[in-house]
Amino acid sequence: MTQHVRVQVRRLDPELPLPAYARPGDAGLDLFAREGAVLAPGERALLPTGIAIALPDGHAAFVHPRSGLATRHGVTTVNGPGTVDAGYRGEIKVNLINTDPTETFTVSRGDRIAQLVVQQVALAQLDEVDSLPDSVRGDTGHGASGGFGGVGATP
Ligand SMILES: O=c1ccn([C@H]2C[C@H](O)[C@@H](COP(=O)(O)OP(=O)(O)OP(=O)(O)O)O2)c(=O)[nH]1
Ligand SMILES: [Mg+2]
Repeated sequence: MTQHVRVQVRRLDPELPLPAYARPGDAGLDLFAREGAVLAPGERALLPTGIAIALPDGHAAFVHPRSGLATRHGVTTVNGPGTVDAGYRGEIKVNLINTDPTETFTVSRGDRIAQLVVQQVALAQLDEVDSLPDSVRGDTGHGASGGFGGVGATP
C-alpha cells in the first residue's frame, strides 16, 4: 500500500510547474532548474529549483541524482543525496557536478535536474555506553564479505 504524506509547497517561480512523479510508482519528484548553467568538465553549480517546502516532523527529503543524466553525461549531485531538513523553508537547491572528463554539459531553465525523495526519518536519542552488543559482522567492513564478482568469481 502506497503511503502518502502531505507536503506544503511554495512555488517561487510561477512559470515553472510543480515537481511531479514522472510515472506511477516513481519514488522521486523531478525537480526543475530555475536557472540555466553551463558546466565545463569537472565544474559544479548550485542550481535553484523554484520551490520551497514544509515537511511534517519526522520526515526529510533527499535530493537524489537522476540516473539518466549520470549515465549519459556523468552529471550527478556533489553531495548526493542532499538532505532537506523538515525545518528548512528556503529554496531547494541542487548541487550539480559534471564529472565527464571532456564534455561540457548545458542545463537549460526548466530542465529536470534531480529528484526529491520524501522519507520518514527516525531521530536518534543517543545512549552512550562503554561497549556495544555483539553482532555477526562485528567491526568488519569495506569488502570483508568478499570480492565484487558473482558465483565462481575469484574473491
Ligand atoms: O541538496 C541540498 C542539500 C541541502 N539543501 C538545503 C536544505 C537543508 O535543510 C539545508 C542544509 O543542508 P545540510 O544540513 O546538508 O548542509 P550543512 O552544510 O550541514 O548546512 P547547515 O549548517 O545549514 O545545516 O540546505 C538543499 O536545498 N539542497
Ligand atoms: Mg546541516
